Amino acid sequence: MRLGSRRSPMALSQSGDVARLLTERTGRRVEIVGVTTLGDVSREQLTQIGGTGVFVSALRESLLRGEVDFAVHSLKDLPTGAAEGITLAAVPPRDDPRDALVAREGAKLADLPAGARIGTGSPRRAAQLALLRSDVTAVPIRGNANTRLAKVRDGELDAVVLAYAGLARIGHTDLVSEIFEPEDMVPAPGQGALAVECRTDDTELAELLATIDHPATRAAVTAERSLLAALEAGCSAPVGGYATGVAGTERLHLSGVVLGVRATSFQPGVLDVGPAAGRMVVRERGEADAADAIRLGYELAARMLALGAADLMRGENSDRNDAHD
Ligand SMILES: NCc1[nH]cc(CCC(=O)O)c1CC(=O)O
Repeated sequence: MRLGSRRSPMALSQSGDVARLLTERTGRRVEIVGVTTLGDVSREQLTQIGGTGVFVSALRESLLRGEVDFAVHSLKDLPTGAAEGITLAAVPPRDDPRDALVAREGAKLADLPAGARIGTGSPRRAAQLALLRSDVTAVPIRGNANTRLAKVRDGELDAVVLAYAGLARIGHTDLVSEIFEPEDMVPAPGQGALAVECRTDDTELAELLATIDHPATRAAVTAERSLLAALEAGCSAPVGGYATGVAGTERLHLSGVVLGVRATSFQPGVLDVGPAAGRMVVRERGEADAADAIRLGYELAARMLALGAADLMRGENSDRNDAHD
């Protein structure tokens, strides 16, 4: 079976994990085929070359042309809309969904100097950093995780924020100085999870791939992406969304956050101030049966929009435009 993967170290590592898991479960041999995507070659700001999906479309085209049998993506990078002729055949067990800080000498966010420069291309991370420490500056950066880590090592930046799961996949959790709890920095919808896609008409393969599906992860990311899709339709502010199963039940808990760009000038500790005009953060939580994951996401979005999420900002909204991994 030919597995289509992006060529970054992170992508090849996660594709290798999926290949091993599949071989374990099905006894079938998997060959990894590297595919170069527009997101990997373009020097333009990702937002200028079409935003979401730049990492994903080349793999999907290669799938539809029959050059590969299935593809593995970071689930966080998938656009929320369905793709014609393509099925999400499996969502394997999720890795750590949290964001992590990498700074020299193990410095945590609180230890960084006043006015520290922290690299991230994600408005979601930039705004939440500002809420945690209003004096730091988020510096937009591009390039894959290794390139970003080098900017900290070389002193060009005081720190970077990256997904812990991505750092684990490239073998660099040793560089992590702080892991942000989801309450302090709500992860991007789908962060830490993988998507395994095949052609919709390839039902035999879809059945094989389903052996590595993890229903609890699928339910959680379904709720997160439903929240994101409904918010994307109503506003274009940075969005965090994170769902977990409620222990011992078939219930799902979902937290959402929408941030204003002016969160950078907002004071920490003044977050949940109600639906007052001009506030920079809308946070909501909800719970439902896991079977109702889609509805849980859009109902939470509706409440957030009613609380003013749509007014928070216009512009760039997603992690999917960030990092070449
Ligand atoms: N948009 C890039 C991207 N897509 C997935 C990951 C990390 C791994 C993951 O979330 O599964 C990253 C890099 C990052 O956010 O640090």
